[in-house]
Amino acid sequence: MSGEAGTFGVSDAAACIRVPEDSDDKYARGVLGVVAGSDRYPGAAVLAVEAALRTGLGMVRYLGPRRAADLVLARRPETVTAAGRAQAWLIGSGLDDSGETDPLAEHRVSVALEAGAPLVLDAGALPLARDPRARSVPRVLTPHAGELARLTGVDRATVTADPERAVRDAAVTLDAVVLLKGATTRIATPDGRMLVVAEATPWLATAGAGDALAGILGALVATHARDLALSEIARGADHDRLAELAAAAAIVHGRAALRASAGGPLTILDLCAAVPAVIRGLLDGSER
Ligand SMILES: NC(=O)C1=CN([C@@H]2O[C@H](COP(=O)(O)OP(=O)(O)OC[C@H]3O[C@@H](n4cnc5c(N)ncnc54)[C@H](O)[C@@H]3O)[C@@H](O)[C@H]2O)[C@@H](O)CC1
Ligand SMILES: Nc1ncnc2c1ncn2[C@@H]1O[C@H](COP(=O)(O)OP(=O)(O)O)[C@@H](O)[C@H]1O
Repeated sequence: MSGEAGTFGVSDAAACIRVPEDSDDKYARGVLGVVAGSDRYPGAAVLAVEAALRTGLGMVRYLGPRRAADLVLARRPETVTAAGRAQAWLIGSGLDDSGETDPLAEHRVSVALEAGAPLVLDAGALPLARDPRARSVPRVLTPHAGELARLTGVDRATVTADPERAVRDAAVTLDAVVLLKGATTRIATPDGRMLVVAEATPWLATAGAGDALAGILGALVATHARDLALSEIARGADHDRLAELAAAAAIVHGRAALRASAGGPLTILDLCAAVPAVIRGLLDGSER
């Protein structure tokens, strides 16, 4: 599909919520692996895990440095910090971008990259879109304008002057679904499909908002991993599905921000706390 930007509304987002069934156990619902946070940015790990759990899934498996893991567990003791399988991996929010080499951090990233599961690549993990280990699985990237500029070698002004073109070009060049953050969120697939979501509030322009979006999207991908065929033949369908999940994440995130804000300032934990009500509203039709 290509051409005009597609509209993606609340009923489309509702169709992206997987409701648990009697036959489900925690593994069948979907496990999200999270490789996020660092000694430099431990809070990003807390926010991504919190957002994922609030979105609803079977389990979050968190791999990160001791301090970040302790903070994650203090906030969410249901998080599992032992290595193991996951249906999807979120990598990158709050990873150390100082350029210093940390073999343990590199090992955690390798575990996630080599799992053969769908990937959400955020912040410090965006350059991994070019890693051969990431190229064989469905993946969605979540840059803001500055990150997209760095990733594609253009300047930030070029991205902000024509964000639709910038995100479209990036999706083709990187052969990945790309979600470009901003007041308007744009999602492009390598096949030329474009979804646009403008649900949020400028009160959302606050540190950590992107980490929460990554967690919400990670949970949606983990709970739909079984729908993603992971085959070359189904590549286009996987891209379309990932783009829809990304747009649904932007709607849930934006509407949770609106609830948390109610016309005033918000904190990211308040946004996360509003996520379950948004999802209930999408499912019962009260969220319009
Ligand atoms: N609580 C946390 O741990 C948080 C961690 N975060 C993580 O932090 C990492 C870097 O994210 P960014 O989006 O900041 O990366 P950017 O690449 O946009 O910014 C990098 C650096 O640019 C400088 N900069 C840019 N604009 C500036 C301005 N207007 N005023 C002052 N300095 C400015 C700052 O030194 C900043 O550290 C990511 O891994 C992200 O996930 C952020 O999400 C914020 C919250
Ligand atoms: N002016 C704005 N209006 C609405 N949403 C915004 C605005 N500015 C940023 N956002 C949203 O807030 C989030 C910011 O993400 P990001 O830049 O990665 O922040 P951080 O790195 O601090 O987590 C994105 O989801 C983006 O779409």
